[in-house]
Amino acid sequence: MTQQPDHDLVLVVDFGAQYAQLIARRVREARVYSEIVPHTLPVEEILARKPKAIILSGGPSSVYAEGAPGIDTAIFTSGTPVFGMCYGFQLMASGLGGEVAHTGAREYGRTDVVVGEPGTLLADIPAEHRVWMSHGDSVTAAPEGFTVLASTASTPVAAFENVDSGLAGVQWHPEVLHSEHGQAVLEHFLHDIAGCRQTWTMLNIVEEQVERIREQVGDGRAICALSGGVDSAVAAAIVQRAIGDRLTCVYVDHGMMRLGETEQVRRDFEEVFDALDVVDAADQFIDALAGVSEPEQKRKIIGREFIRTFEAAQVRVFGDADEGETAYLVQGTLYPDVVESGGGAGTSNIKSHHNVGGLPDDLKFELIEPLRTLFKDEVRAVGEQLGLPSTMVWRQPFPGPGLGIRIIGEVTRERLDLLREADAIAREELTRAGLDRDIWQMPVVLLADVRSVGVQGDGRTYGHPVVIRPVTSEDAMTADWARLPYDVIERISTRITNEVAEVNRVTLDVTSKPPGTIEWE
Ligand SMILES: Nc1ncnc2c1ncn2[C@@H]1O[C@H](COP(=O)(O)OP(=O)(O)OP(=O)(O)O)[C@@H](O)[C@H]1O
Ligand SMILES: O=c1[nH]c(=O)c2[nH+]cn([C@@H]3O[C@H](COP(=O)(O)O)[C@@H](O)[C@H]3O)c2[nH]1
Ligand SMILES: NC(=O)CC[C@H](N)C(=O)O
Ligand SMILES: [Mg+2]
Repeated sequence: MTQQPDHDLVLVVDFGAQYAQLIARRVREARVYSEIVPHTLPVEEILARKPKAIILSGGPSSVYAEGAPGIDTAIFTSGTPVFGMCYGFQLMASGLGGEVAHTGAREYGRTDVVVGEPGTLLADIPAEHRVWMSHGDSVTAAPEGFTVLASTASTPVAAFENVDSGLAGVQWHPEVLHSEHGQAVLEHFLHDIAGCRQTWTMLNIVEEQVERIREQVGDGRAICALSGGVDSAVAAAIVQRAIGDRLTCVYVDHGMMRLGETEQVRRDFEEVFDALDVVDAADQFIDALAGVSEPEQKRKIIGREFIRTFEAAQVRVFGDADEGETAYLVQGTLYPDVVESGGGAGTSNIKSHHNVGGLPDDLKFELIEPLRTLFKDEVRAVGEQLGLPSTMVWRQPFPGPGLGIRIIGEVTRERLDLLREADAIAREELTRAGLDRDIWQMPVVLLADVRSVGVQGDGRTYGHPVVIRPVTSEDAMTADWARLPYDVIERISTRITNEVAEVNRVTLDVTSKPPGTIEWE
């Protein structure tokens, strides 16, 4: 993103934190514009961007370890306010003459913190509250001139500040929802210590992206990969604002969509986006997947076939490109797609989302991804502000590879038909129970290579099990299994086993994320 002249900027320096984007997102929630920079960016360059404040993130290293990422201590005397979280807090302590040690007192997860002296950072926050910790090192002495504000049973210095110098820090992670009053702590720093103005709103994201896309595309043309989901709908609406009818939306029916989905998307979207190109590519995708059961291989094949389909659509819609003309592809990529594909700073690959890690190496499109730094609930807020219909904004997520990653085993047309039927029943019952908004999503998974014995109509059956996986979530980064009412589960189970031939058993997935992911592949 480009700098916002009318807004104060907060830079989050990333030391390999798991949740750096979450910090930036919490800052935006406090109505201050924020971006992330890697810790390798020299301090002069950080300061040259004229941030109103700087946040040092957490990270996996130990400050005194050889090769641990550090920061030039000039950052603490530059006059720009700095806030340290966890590793960032330890860096501030050690950089200014305090002490950090490996005390053997480790805290992971829920921890009770006691506020001894609220100061400015912890003003009006209950003296005892619960926070989320994840550290093995501890600050054992605060630097001179700092006031120690809080402690825990095993960490004597859990928060400190030096308001005159604009410096403060906490050992815990105020950015995660499990930390009580985390947002208040962050806002005390941003508003009361650093004096950041509260001017940023989601609408600014739209304006800024529209401007940027106009510059990027000039008088060129773009196609948008539109799935029927909220992310691509919002991305398309933003790009349409920027380049008008030089945008064409392309929906791919890869044969792994749900029952009636293509017709529904066509109906709903033609009203909002005049030109919707619907491509029937079922044979192409299913043939390409023949004989493949390994999940990453499936994802890569699906990612590749998506791009081949968009290339063909580009030529069909716009004709052959002129010499040197750039082909643009809009995707509704969000930040969680990027992290899981291993695209964050130092994060590992969990699964290759088709639109990020699953893209082929010979990609010729220049990508336009206006939502790449955002989380789903932020995207929904943007969608509402853009006036998109609420059925579109609140639609449950559905993965790009579709039912293909919900068949555990090889994807075949017969298996897809089975799963489509079971999935339609489960979704119908969830809607009937009025639970669509309470449940984040509810994959139905076909264990295609597993069979179990049943008895139906006094006869033996040897059919497949399906798994239903209802989950609740805030942003898909973490999730919990949803406690669906028993009578809803019962109706789903009875109907699926009665109505779907070949399925004689329904099981319920009761795993949170982590350790399980939402989808099974
Ligand atoms: N069937 C499809 N046809 C065209 N593009 C698709 C299709 N499925 C996925 N995409 C592209 O891949 C992107 C990522 O898919 P993803 O499922 O994460 O987002 P979404 O479908 O827009 O929203 P949601 O997460 O709510 O389902 C989409 O934003 C879209 O650009
Ligand atoms: O567009 C997508 N392409 C993919 O390859 C993909 N894989 C998972 N998902 C969706 O992402 C969210 C997190 O899913 P996981 O916990 O299974 O990783 C959930 O909402 C999943 O449905 C995908 N979406
Ligand atoms: N989450 C963190 O930033 C951890 C900091 C440091 N690695 C520790 O264990 O103390
Ligand atoms: Mg989707």
